Amino acid sequence: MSLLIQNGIVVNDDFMVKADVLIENGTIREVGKDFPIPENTRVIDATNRLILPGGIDPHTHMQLPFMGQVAVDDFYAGTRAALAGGTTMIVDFVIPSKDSTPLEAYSLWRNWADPKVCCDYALSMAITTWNDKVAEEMQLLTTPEYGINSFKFFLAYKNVFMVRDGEFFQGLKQCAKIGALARVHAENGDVIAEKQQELLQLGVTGPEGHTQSRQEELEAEATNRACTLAGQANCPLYVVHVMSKGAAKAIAAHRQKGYVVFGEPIAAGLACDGRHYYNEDWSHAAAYVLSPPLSRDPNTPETLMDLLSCNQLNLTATDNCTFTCSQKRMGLNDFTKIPNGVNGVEDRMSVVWEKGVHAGKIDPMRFVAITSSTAARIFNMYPRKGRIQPGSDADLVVWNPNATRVISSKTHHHACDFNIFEGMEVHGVPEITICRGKVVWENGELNVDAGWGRFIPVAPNCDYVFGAVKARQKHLQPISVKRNLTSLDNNLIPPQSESTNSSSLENSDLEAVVSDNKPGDQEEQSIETLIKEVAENLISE
Ligand SMILES: NC(=O)NCCC(=O)O
Ligand SMILES: [Zn+2]
Ligand SMILES: [Zn+2]
Repeated sequence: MSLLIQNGIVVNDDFMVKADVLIENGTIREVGKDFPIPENTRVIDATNRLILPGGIDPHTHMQLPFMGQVAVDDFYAGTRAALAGGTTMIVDFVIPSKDSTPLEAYSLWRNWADPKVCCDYALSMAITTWNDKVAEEMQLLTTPEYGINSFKFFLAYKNVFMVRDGEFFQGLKQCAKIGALARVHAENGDVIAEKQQELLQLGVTGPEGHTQSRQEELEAEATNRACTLAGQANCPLYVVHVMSKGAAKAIAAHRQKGYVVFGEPIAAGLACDGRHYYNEDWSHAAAYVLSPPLSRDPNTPETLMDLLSCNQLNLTATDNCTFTCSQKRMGLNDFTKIPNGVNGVEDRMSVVWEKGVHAGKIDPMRFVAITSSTAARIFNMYPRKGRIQPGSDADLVVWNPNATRVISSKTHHHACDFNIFEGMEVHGVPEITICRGKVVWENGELNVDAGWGRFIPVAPNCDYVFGAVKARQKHLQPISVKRNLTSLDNNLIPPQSESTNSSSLENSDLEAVVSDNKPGDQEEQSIETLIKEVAENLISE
């Protein structure tokens, strides 16, 4: 059966127009007016409504095994919640434990997700250890058979997921080589581990210890470091869950220098702040424990939205990783054992509308960009996803910008029993959600089938991500200066030892000297020193 959405305003990230949308076989067939309507077409009236591309949440952790628990939103509950909130696609993370390989973990995640997903999904792979096999598997994972085009590195969670800078740098270089986007959780894991112990020893055991052990500077420092290292590897970088002004500033500074860096704030960070950690109710405070923590500066949420509005930050996600209050109680006597993670996938669209469009900071087109189309572009699935035009997947939301609702755990579709946005009134309500042509959410009811969602393989070498990087690569070729050393003062050149088989260093050019250089050979090192000096002089001239 075909579907016609009439009389609404179609919103893409670059234009808004009053138009009808015809859907056939899961795909958008027509966008416009007065086109022929097939028989047996269901008509949806969208008068006074916007028709938006379905939301894409580029950062979720459904049923993640983490900190001794398993996130309670599995691929069924989590994707149902997504659809109820107007999100029609997620990008979830495969996170191999240190003793398994990326390929093993990939199969595990596919087996978990495929039978349960109610909306489409793609995968991003975390790299939690480094060796040649991991590098090889990264390459394999970018082939069409596996369909992965991004890899995430944790600079926190010491001894669990964290990689060291050297490993991270190798990973960045490999990403650049295979045309994959690098993603990073940026916090200084070593310092956090020490701070945690210090606080516990001082008797700070509650959730307030979480924020005190993870000072914002540690996020800013790691973000700056990650951007710097990505620049050195000439690798595009995507910073997940940007939670603080300092981290956002580091991203903006690198973007201003021309680095390809994307910054992703999450719904939690746009609507909540770190005062919750000091709530006297332990369960309340623990419910907000995620990493990096919510900012203790109450102005941060607004600043993050301001930066989204001017594209210094680029898209929104949720980091949806939910635990029940009883799971959180694992850390009752020790905040370092509280499972990290919060909800978001159901409420992100409304929260971003409220804080962005309703607050007067962005227009509906920018809303589409930061909730859907930029994710589609970055992960190389645009315009199949994130766009309302003929040929695109029919993932749509009929959005009522004037309606309001109050967020509550009593009415949400998550499997957890706490909602971090509890009591928040939001304007902007997803009244109908359509996922690949199927009406899955309507009149406050879900009509979904486990396994309806499809895995969407994504290809590497995305122009949106790599275009600028490739252009820059041309200007980053190592420079070698050919020069005739005979013109140099002979006194500066140490005499050749018997053992040097290079017949005449005076006649050699720089390349030959560099490639012949054997570490530990004192005489050749002094030549190297000399050449360095000459090169430095040339540069300073
Ligand atoms: N963010 C969080 O606290 N939990 C999920 C894992 C991660 O993304 O760091
Ligand atoms: Zn993270
Ligand atoms: Zn995450």
